[in-house]
Amino acid sequence: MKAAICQPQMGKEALLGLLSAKSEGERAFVFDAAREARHRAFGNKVFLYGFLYLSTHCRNDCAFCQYRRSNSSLERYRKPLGEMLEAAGRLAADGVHLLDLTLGEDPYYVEPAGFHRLLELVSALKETTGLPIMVSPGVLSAEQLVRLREAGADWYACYQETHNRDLFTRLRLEQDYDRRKRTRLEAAGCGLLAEDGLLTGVGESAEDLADSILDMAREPLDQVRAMSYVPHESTFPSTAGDTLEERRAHELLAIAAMRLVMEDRLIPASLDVDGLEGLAMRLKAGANVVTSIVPSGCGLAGVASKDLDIENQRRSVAAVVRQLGVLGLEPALPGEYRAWVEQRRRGEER
Ligand SMILES: C[S@@+](CC[C@H](N)C(=O)[O-])C[C@H]1O[C@@H](n2cnc3c(N)ncnc32)[C@H](O)[C@@H]1O
Ligand SMILES: C[C@H](CCN)[C@@H](N)C(=O)O
Ligand code: SF4
Repeated sequence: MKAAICQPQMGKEALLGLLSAKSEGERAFVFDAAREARHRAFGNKVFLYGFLYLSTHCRNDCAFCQYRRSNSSLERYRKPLGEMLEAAGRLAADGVHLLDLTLGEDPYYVEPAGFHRLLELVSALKETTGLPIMVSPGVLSAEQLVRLREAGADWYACYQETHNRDLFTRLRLEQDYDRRKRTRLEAAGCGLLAEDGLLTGVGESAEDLADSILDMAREPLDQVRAMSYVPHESTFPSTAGDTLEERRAHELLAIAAMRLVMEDRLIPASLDVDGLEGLAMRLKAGANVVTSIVPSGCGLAGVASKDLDIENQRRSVAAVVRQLGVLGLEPALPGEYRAWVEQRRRGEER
């Protein structure tokens, strides 16, 4: 395994070996190597992303998501612009490096007649906070992506969940695999930084993960993620193991493998799966961005976990920074994040 880890261009067999690590010792070895790779690329600096869930209405019916259209028991919201700006102002004052504006595929915002509303919000967030903005609105047209960039968006996030087409069909019901992938590539083509992501615990094999990671490595992506599936009453049961350790194994190994294959990309440790409790294990696996920091008292939800750790302020900058300290890590300076974004953008224009 050691030889495999030392290869700069890891092949599928070597990657499969890492992703299938079973014993504690083997896994610790993979995580150690991933942390070393992170240290080479980012030192001990970690980026912090604030999360703003604008609308929980959605026209899609993803099998894994509690916000799926067919979940009629869910109370949904659409936040007014003023409340979004207030929440964003709080996150900015607390010191996040970026605002992730996320929404269900809500026709009110994403269909052509309503798209100007999303653009207005992006511009207002940019103007009032001055922070880089990521937008996670689902599939858009090429023209909408250009307008998003012109309105001031810096990033476009859209997760394939899996690069196994059969599994995709069972997860993102009635959605087009190629269209989703194309939207992300078009976003990268029009000057937006781009993120792809995987779901684990949804019936994927280690080989599926290896294929996904190799696919991601070939694409013009700036951030790549893996998140464990969080089952809900309105969604299907998890296919992962009985213990928490087993249920998280694929996610943590995928984080480490992505770090080893794509050393210099951003890789999230999301607070949306296990809250603050799960932060250390994800950072120890090689992640370098803490995502899903949500301000309390604003009535805003998470995605995988709707309420977890929000009102008790454990999804706050202060709580995260304390955890970073324990792990010998520290939040990057705002200028360091901006410099990374600018350098990445220049790299892609070349
Ligand atoms: C980016 S957000 C919403 C933006 C937009 N509606 C979309 O689906 O692209 C949705 C992501 O959260 C993750 N997610 C949703 N439900 C989840 C769950 N129950 N457990 C874990 N992750 C989940 C999935 O990776 C999904 O792509
Ligand atoms: C899944 C979300 C990200 C959308 N770009 C967010 N809850 C997160 O975990 O970072
Ligand atoms: S993952 Fe996104 S598109 Fe799918 S149901 Fe949830 S909010 Fe809608």
